[in-house]
Amino acid sequence: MIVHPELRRAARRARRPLLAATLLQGAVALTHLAQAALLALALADLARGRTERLPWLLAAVLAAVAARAGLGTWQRRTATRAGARVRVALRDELLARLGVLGPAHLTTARAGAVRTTLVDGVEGVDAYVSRYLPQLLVTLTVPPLVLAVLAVVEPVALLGLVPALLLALCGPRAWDRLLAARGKEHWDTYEGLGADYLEALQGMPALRAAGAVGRTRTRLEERSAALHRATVAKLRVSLADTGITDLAIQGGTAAAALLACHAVLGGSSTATGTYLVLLLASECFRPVRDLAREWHAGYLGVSAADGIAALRTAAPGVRDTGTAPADWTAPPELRFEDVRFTYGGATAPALDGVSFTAPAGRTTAIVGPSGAGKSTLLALLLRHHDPDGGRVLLGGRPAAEYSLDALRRGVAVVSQETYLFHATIADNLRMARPGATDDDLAAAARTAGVHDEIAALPDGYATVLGERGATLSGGQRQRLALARALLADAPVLVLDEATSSVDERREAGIVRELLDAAGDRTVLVVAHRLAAVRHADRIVVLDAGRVDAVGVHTGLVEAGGVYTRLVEAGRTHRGELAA
Ligand SMILES: Nc1ncnc2c1ncn2[C@@H]1O[C@H](COP(=O)(O)OP(=O)(O)OP(=O)(O)O)[C@@H](O)[C@H]1O
Repeated sequence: MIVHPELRRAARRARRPLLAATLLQGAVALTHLAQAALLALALADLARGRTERLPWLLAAVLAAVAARAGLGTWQRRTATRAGARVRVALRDELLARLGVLGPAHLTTARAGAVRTTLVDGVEGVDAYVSRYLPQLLVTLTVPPLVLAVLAVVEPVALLGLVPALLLALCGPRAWDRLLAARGKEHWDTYEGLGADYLEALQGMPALRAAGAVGRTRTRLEERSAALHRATVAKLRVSLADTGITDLAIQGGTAAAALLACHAVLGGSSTATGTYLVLLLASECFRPVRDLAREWHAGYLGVSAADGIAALRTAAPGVRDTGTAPADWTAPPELRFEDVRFTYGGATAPALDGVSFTAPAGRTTAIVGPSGAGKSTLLALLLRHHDPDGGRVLLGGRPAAEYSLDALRRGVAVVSQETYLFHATIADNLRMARPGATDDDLAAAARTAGVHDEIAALPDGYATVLGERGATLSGGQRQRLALARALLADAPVLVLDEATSSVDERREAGIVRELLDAAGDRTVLVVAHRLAAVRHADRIVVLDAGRVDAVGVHTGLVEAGGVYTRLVEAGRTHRGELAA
């Protein structure tokens, strides 16, 4: 019955509607009590053969029933509103947190597990907070009230009711620890299964290509079976809880009835008192029964509470303490000064004393063999991580001095992994600049080399894309992402293998157009295919986390070294392809 701190915190977001929902729930319980008391009086009158009060008593019973119907509806609406407020605020907070944590978080957490926490976990918290908590408060107040009434009317009944009530409320607490452990086990399995399914769906083309669909299905079936086992294990403990509660409720009601009958036989009780015991004893346990029902609805929230707390308090890889606004009057110079960085758990540094300058308003290319540290360099520029040593400066100011939001708005990125949403092409483009006109969209798309293809579609820019842009080719997706980055109009443009899916003949043209359109922006280009970067104002050659050389294409080719090997490798590769 100890409320998890994360759930208490969630409840505080809707304090007022929750209080109203609890009071209304209490009022509903009072209508039950009133109905029981009125029926007891009516039955006692009938037993005595007195009928003059009966119509009034029965009318009052009907009024209690009608009032309960009205109060019940009002209560459910209020509780639903409270739950919705909690749910929306919690999801907002978690999404904002994910934004702060950035992509680095997903190298340790699985997307499917995060989704399960955000969707199912938060739904569970809603049920717990809006349904279980009000019922818990009612359960802690109504039965003592009934006991107090019966203590006056028929004290002997308390001998049966009090122990039963204590057993119903405290007995299941003996299993709390076990229930928590089973709940965690169930939640972890549920989260894992969600993550596996999402991964399998997203990776279906790769699984097909590797002929691994069957194996994956078997693995998912095993996971489903594990979830079934975890659910049954949890249910077993829950059922033991429910069993004890039911036993206490039935036993307590029967004992109270027997004691009341015994009192009648002994002549120490009145008919009214006996009927009151018979009817109120069951009302005394109604909140306990309802609590058990709401527990099942809100249980997921308890299981998810740890995961939600972990996500909400996860420490970001970088601290967002900078305040500079990144509103450079002219495109900034980018400077890396003796930058060192080693990934957590890695033995060798990804970057080991990297220094170079990307001049303001110019295009700087970063090339190097696979694993040289190119992506890491960009990740440090965007502050997905902070360097272990050295500095990254934008416009002469360390990146950490800018607020993360400002920094990420000042740097537009197009990466190899483009993400397009299930929305129209225009909506996907306007994500970068909501106020962009149709002409702006067309101009950006033209520069990115995709306008003609969009215009040829029956619905043009109003064409709805499949999830992740599934209805487009890889090259079209990349060119749309390029257009989106151009629309963002950020003073720094980062192209990370941004044209790798575009065919080579087209690539050179697009890059040329792009660099023209980039105007005086500071552009950083990472590309494997050197044709895409040979015209860059400056080329930085990285190798094994170090700068091997800096120069322009012709100078670097003449100098030999890593760059020449890359050029040679590119030629051989093309030769192979042609063969
Ligand atoms: N999340 C990570 N955890 C541990 N090591 C990593 C991580 N990401 C990259 N590395 C390592 O850091 C080094 C640099 O990787 P990086 O991705 O920056 O290279 P890259 O030049 O971009 O390679 P590619 O051209 O293949 O994309 C590599 O040795 C890589 O294995």
